[in-house]
Amino acid sequence: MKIVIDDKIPYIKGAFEEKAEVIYLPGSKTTPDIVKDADVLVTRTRTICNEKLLSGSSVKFIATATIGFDHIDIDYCATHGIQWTNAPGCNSKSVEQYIASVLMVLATKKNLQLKELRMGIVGVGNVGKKIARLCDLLGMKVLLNDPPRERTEGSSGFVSLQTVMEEADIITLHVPLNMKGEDATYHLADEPFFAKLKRQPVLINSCRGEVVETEAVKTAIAQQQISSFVCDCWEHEPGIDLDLLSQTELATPHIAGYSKDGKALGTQMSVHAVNTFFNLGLNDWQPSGVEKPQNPVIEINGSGLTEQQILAKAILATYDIRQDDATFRNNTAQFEQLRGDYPTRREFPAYTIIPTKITDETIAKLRQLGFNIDNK
Ligand SMILES: NC(=O)C1=CN([C@@H]2O[C@H](COP(=O)(O)OP(=O)(O)OC[C@H]3O[C@@H](n4cnc5c(N)ncnc54)[C@H](O)[C@@H]3O)[C@@H](O)[C@H]2O)C=CC1
Ligand SMILES: O=C(O)C(=O)[C@H](O)COP(=O)(O)O
Repeated sequence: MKIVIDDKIPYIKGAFEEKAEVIYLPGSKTTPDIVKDADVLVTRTRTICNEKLLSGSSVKFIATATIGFDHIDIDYCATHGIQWTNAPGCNSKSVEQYIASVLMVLATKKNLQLKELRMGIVGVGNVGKKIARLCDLLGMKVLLNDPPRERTEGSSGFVSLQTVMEEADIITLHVPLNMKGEDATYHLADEPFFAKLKRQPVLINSCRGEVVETEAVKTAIAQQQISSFVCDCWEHEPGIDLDLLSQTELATPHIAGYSKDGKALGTQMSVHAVNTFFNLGLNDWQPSGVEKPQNPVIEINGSGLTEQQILAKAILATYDIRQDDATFRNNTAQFEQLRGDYPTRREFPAYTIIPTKITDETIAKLRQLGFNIDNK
């Protein structure tokens, strides 16, 4: 058996070596010639798994260590006997941490009381649900839009996109990139979308670049239909629109899901999927060597601080998006390299907070976010 693995998937080396010939390659170098006699591809978003790559190959199974799977031509796979899997939810907590950091940075910069604001969440799956819980915890009013879920679960708890456009102060997008069908999301945020916005919301795109139309969002910024654009995912990555970047409030190179925890889980889910498909006896395989946070203990003295300020201290001590934003703006041509060399980021449960003068209610919220609390 031959397995071709993207060489930027961490913690996977050694998993399959006793069972198969394993080749590690950059996604961009995974060519038809390389995959023609492969049985398995373990990929990321950078390998476009379509007819051009797969035609005439012996590939039977594709595991992508990502949530999104818009890089896989699922119709082609279905008609050519190729099974595939993604890693649902693997890095959803990482995206939650990214959004938490965005909210705290915006609140500090613009002097916002988050609990006075309405958050519109478009796409309420693994990521959107976590963002909803986060915003609820921050006291925000949450507007949930997810027509596919609404059709199967009923309308209770959901609102239309129109309501989000009219009522939200912040809109965050967490939909898959769908090019066709009634739930198509390609250019969901286009000129008519921006024209319908009522409250000059902040727009956050950390799902896929193609969900927001570049020219339309630039016009929306210029005409102040939105008050800010926060962007992690860009059209035509890595060749992004630098003019849009210069007008973006917080800009990052598609790293919202790049916590080490999320990466490790994506790897584990992919290895287990290949194991299940080929029955390799790797049921107990787990990633090892996940990097520890540099400063795993966070001391917070809550004296004189509001609850929002205490939560901001905790969140920003784990991940401050302003650092990624600055690095990106100074190295715009290095989009893929910044992703490949992304520094260690760990999610909230990797940290312990030592609280002083913090109420039980706020400590409960820190716990709900996933932090450990040292009460000594
Ligand atoms: N920037 C990053 O690093 C990351 C980006 N992503 C992106 O975020 C997307 C969402 O991730 P998950 O929540 O894990 O996916 P998911 O599949 O769990 O949830 C997606 C939700 O969107 C809903 N949806 C589909 N079409 C819709 C539409 N037209 N309008 C409103 N809702 C719609 C679905 O019903 C589903 O509930 C992924 O597909 C991926 O493209 C995910 C992880 C990391
Ligand atoms: O999981 C997803 O979907 C994402 O967007 C990932 O964060 C993308 O990671 P790469 O596969 O591009 O490394």
